[in-house]
Amino acid sequence: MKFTLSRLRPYGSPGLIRRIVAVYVGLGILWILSSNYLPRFFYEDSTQQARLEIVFDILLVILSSFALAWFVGRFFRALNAQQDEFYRMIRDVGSARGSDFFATLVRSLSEIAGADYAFVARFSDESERRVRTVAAFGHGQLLENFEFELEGTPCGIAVKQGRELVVDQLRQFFPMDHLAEQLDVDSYVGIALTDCSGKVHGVMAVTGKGPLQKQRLAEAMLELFAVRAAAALEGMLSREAVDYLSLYDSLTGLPNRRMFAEQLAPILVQARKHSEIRAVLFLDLDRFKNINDSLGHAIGDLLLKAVATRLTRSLRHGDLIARLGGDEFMILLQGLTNKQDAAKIAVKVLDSLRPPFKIQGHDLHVASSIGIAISPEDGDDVDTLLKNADTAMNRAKEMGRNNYQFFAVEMSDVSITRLGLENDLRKALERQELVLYYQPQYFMDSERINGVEALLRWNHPKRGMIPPGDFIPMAEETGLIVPIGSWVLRTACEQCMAWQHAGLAPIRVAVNLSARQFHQQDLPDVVAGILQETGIDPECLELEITESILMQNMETTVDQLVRLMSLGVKISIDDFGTGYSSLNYLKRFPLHALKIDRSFVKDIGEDSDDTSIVSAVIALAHTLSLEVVAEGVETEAQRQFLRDQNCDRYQGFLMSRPVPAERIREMLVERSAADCEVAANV
Ligand SMILES: Nc1nc2c(ncn2[C@@H]2O[C@@H]3COP(=O)(O)O[C@H]4[C@@H](O)[C@H](n5cnc6c(=O)[nH]c(N)nc65)O[C@@H]4COP(=O)(O)O[C@H]3[C@H]2O)c(=O)[nH]1
Repeated sequence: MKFTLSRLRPYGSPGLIRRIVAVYVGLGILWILSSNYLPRFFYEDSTQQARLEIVFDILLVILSSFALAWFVGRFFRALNAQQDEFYRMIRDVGSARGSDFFATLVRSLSEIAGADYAFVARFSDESERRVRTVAAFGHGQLLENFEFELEGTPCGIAVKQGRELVVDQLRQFFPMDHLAEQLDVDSYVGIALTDCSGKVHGVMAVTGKGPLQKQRLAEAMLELFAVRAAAALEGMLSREAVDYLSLYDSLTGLPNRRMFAEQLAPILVQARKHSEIRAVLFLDLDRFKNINDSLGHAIGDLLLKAVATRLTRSLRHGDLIARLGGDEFMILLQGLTNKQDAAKIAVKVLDSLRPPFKIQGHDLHVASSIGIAISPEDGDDVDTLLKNADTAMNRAKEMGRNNYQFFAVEMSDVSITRLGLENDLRKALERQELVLYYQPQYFMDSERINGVEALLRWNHPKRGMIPPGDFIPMAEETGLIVPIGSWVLRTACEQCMAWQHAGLAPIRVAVNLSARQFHQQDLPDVVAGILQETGIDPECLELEITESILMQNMETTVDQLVRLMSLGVKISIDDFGTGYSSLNYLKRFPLHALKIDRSFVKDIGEDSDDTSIVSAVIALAHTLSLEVVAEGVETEAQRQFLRDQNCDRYQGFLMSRPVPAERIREMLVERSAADCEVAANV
């Protein structure tokens, strides 16, 4: 009965050697006694007796030589046979590669040990309590892989101790070993598979009913191949990790584009055969970049994970969801009876993202734009469907975000024309097709124009007046925004001076700076040059940067702002409230004013959250000595509310849309005439 934590055990047990010596001594004594007494029994003559004794002695030598020769020959033959078998196996296993390696190893182990079963298993769960075989051999054939609990098994002990273990009467020592019971085995030799760094990756074992015929060889083989098997398991894990990374998104664990496309292709073929419809939804989070820029990538990542979870929950079993990268997700809907089913699910998906995400103390509001392409009508192959869903998603963004759009053929014309538009934009500056409109800003209490915001328009020769939202992103992507932005700055300053030269009182002009423009190293020099060339008072120039620009790379942003402020210009934060920056951060920047985004102003009186945000922003901005400008004021009620909250300035369609410079001149003239009238009447 053995249960040992063993190193390799030597050939020939002491008991066997004792038995061989005892037999030899017994036979030797019998022989000596016989050779002494038998000659006396046959002959009386002492010479004859002596001769017979010599014959006996010679016979003893001859017989024992034969016995020795037979014994030693048999011993060496057995050793050679084992050695041959051992080398054959080493060759077989040594030359096996890839997935063949484990299969060859378990087959050889089982054969050489004369064991009923041999297997190699690796951990199948993170807590390393279970293992799953990567190859198993039993009763002359490879078996299906199986999994078992390590607790209460010799494999469990081998893994825990990180070494080799030999067990006889297995089921007596391990009554809870269900695998041993199932396989009906009671002898075991196993070894932990430990790599060079000492990490255990799994276990390798042979086991059988009754004592193993060649246990010694089995032990040697296990020890010999343990390191290679551990390395192969490690390699297998790394390959799986690489495969996983090439097919899954490591952040959310969802399939990636490649995996999605691979899964989608056969589904589309099936759908074609059975004339069924499928829908692909392309989902892009609205303003995710703002969150990433203002709160950092760590929070952005947590948000993406939470979004992935909500999306998965909102879908049915059988629908596929993938993350394409960034804030883009792709969904395949199956089992639809008509197009409207896809629309209903798109609404469900939009709704699922509506409640705020609570992430590290922030309440993050996320909306998304969804493009829907239906197979087969919008394409029956993967590439076409994905492209068309993407196009529809872009349309959803253009339609004001937080909505879904079905693909329509005309949309692809739009993307083709985009290319043409890009080429046109390159020439727009030299062809003098860009124009500035100005929207007046008013003091809250006096209704006097206090300044204007310069807003860019593109007077396209064929398409007419194009709003900035339709070409500024393109200008930003292509870098054209830098020369365009400088032109806007110069033109706005020149215009401001032109009004003054026309005899009007100086007013402030606000100019938008895009992210790319703001991060140009030489921006302060460009602004300084324009101030000097146009002769405008720096106090009259207000530069508007968005909240998300402010939150990107804070140190360089502060540097750039300080350099701009030192020129004497004012700086305000545009679209405030959309970028999740904390008002606390604002203390760090040399700012002059905050502009409350028009999406909050729009909901004043209608959405209590937005109304309280507006009040809170005004109050807090004042405590930081910042002016507050409300944009997008469209109703008298909104203006009244803002006035009650002591907002400083406002602009909006209530007073005036953006208008050409000439109209502003007229408005300023009318205003000063009205002011004179009031003064005369007083
Ligand atoms: N619904 C509504 N809208 C109102 C109201 N009052 C003003 N608006 C619109 O709100 C936008 C205000 O500009 P913004 O927030 O700086 O947003 C601007 C700004 O971010 C960008 N932009 C415009 N001109 C320039 C420019 O010269 N350079 C850069 N970098 N961006 C510019 O394009 C955005 C859109 O400009 P616009 O289409 O001119 O749209 C303008 C204006 O027409 C209102 O009462 N109701």
